[in-house]
Formats: sequence, structure tokens, C-alpha cells
Amino acid sequence: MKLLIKNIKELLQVRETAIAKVSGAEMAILPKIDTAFLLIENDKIVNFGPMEDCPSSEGCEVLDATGKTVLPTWCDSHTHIVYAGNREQEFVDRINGLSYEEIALRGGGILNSAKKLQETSEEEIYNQSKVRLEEVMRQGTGAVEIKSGYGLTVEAELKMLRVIKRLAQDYPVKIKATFLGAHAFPTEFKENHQGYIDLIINEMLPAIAKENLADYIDAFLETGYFSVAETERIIEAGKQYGLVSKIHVNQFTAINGIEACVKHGALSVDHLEIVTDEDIAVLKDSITMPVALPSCSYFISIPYTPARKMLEAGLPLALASDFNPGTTPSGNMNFVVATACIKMKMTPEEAINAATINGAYAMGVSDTHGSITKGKKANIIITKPLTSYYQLPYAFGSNLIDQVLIEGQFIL
Ligand SMILES: N=CN[C@@H](CCC(=O)O)C(=O)O
Ligand SMILES: [Zn+2]
Repeated sequence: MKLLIKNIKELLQVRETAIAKVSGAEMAILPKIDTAFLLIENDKIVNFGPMEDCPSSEGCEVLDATGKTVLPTWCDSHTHIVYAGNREQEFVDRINGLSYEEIALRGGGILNSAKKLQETSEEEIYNQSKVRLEEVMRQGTGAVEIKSGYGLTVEAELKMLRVIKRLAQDYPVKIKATFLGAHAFPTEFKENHQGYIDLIINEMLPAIAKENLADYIDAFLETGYFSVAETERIIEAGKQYGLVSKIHVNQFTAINGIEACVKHGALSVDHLEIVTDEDIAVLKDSITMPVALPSCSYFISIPYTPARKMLEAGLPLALASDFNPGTTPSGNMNFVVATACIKMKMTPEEAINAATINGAYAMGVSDTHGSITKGKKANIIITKPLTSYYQLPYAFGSNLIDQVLIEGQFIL
């Protein structure tokens, strides 16, 4: 099947040659072609350029995109889309004055979601999760990383990862799976950290590897959760099974966790609401992508990642949703991009780079996703008619997406 999209007002994120990521001042540049065409064959981008070079439409289905913007779909490199139930009561408890930490100390938070997930069947978790996956696809997400971490027992972690695998088989969206057994210490291991880490390393990891259920390994490196030393043990154990690390770190406190992640070659460090000058220095010239999650900052009223300071230091930055029942019950990447502009003072160009090519890097798919490049997957968002792409973050509450194509299939 060939699809020729003609008269595109602005074709964004055009990269003639594939790049892995953009950093620092380069992030302010979003290459585009005005009045463009885009040719898709089956699931791939095969050609693009200005309308004066538009090839014959013979043998093609033709779509006229007059007035519309076309850009690559969002690459959401950090989510917890697979979960059971919700935590709306904790939302109201926070309105009434409790903090995220206070709720967690009362047995709420991650342990609350783990209890629900352990009691829910695999089929039911799949059914609840696919609704969220379909929603984010309609919102323009074409690649998504999904974590386990609400199981916290061997069986329940496997159950979550099997649901992720089934979603990856059933939907055209690219899915990467991350094992997050080290999300919180179950109550019975509260005083026996060593025992739970042994369970992760000696029982969970081999079982996950046997079924080939994970691409990455994660841990919640945070005061009151996993220490630097505990996280390092988990990262090292993951490496034995070929799992590269992507770590939750610096959400509430800075305890030199980023330095440890960089030292161990983490693909990404995520959250970073609290970032020190030392953290910035160790990230510089590393292979580790910093990932900001502004919807989480918005929802639980914590600081936003200091994007300007990081970009001015020459770092790259990716944006992701963190879709989860506790801190971010939304996977809407359009809102993420808008919030990064509004609250983190990222320009539209920086935010779109962060949510496409840098997001792709942070989940290891930048060779196939994240830009309009020949040979990459035909994953595109076609907007409604816009005065310019600035509308995307500016009109933050409007749905400006007209159509979404994932691997050459219209899903909207
Ligand atoms: N901070 C750690 N994990 C999740 C939230 C977990 C939860 O509260 O359910 C996050 O990324 O925000
Ligand atoms: Zn998270």
C-alpha cells in the first residue's frame, strides 16, 4: 500500500540522515519543510520533500493535508500503563492535605496498587490496560515503554510483564518492556531489604529472562526506597541478563544516584525534579538520557525538572508521561509537551525534540522512530488545520490531532 500525503503546511522533525538524539543548543532547532509531501509505503516512510518535488500519485492513495501540520508520533519512554484499579481516593487525600510520602507511609501508594494488581486476573489487567493504550495511541503516541513494578512478587511481576508482552503483540504501537521489581519494598520485606533484593535477583530475573519478558531494568532510587548501593546491585544483576538500566532517580531528593547510574551505563535517568550542579556535571558527555516527567510534577505539586539549566549546560533532555495510577493518571503527551513549554520554559522546538527523537533514544528505538527519515516507521500525527505548530503547546487544552498513523495503519 502506498500513501501520498500532499500539501502539508508544515512537515516537522525532518532528518535527512538518522540521528540518535539532540543535545543542548541543538534542541532549539526543529528542522521542517513548508508545503511538503510525504510518501509512505506499507509501514515505512519512503520519501518526503517540498511539493515542487512531489512524485506522481499513480498507484497511491492520496491525502490532502492543506493547512495541516505533520510530525512524527510521540515516543513516550516512561510509563506504568499496566495496572489494576486506580488511586482516586489518594488523590482526594492529597487535596485534603496529605503528601505523597505520607500516603505511602500509611501503606498507600505503590503498595496499594500492588495489592490491587495481585488480586486481579491477568485477563482483567489486560482489559483495563488496553483501554489506556488505545487512548494514548489516539493521542498520538506511536512508541511506548511500559514498566512492571506493581507486582512485587515473582508471580505478580511475571503477570504484569506477560500483559505487556501481549499488548506488544496485539497493537502496532512499538512497546518496550521494563522490569521494575525494585519499585518498593513489600511490607514483609520492610526490615529485610537484602531478602527482597535476593528475591529480585535470584528468582524474578531468571524467570523473566526465561520467558524473554523484559528489555530494560529499573529501580526507584530514592530516600526511603532503594539506596544507591541497592540500586547498583540491581543494575549489575540486570546486566547479567542483557538488561540495560533506566532508573527512577532524584524525584524527591538528590543522593548521588545519577552518578551511579551514569557510571553503570544507564540508558536513561528519569524524574529529576531535584537536580544538583554535580548531577549535571556527571551527565555531561555521557550516554545517559535525562528524562523529565512534567505531568507528574503538575499532578502531585512537586518541582519541575530544571530544563533550562540542563540545556544551557549542553545536556540532552527527553520528555515522557509517567502514566501511572498514583502520580500521573494521564498518558497524554500533548499535555506533556505543553506543560514543558509553559512550566519548564522549553521552547516548542525543544519540547517537540524532547518528545520525539530524544524520547526514542531513551527507549532504544531512535533508529526506527522519532523523526521523519527515509526508512523509519510510518508513525505520524496529522493535525487539524493550524496557524503554526506553536498551537500544539499554546492551545494546551484542545485536541488538535486529526489523524494518527502507526506503522502505516490509520488508528484514528
Ligand atoms: N516514583 C516512582 N514511581 C512512579 C509512581 C508510583 C506510584 O505512586 O504508583 C512514578 O514514576 O511517579
Ligand atoms: Zn515512573
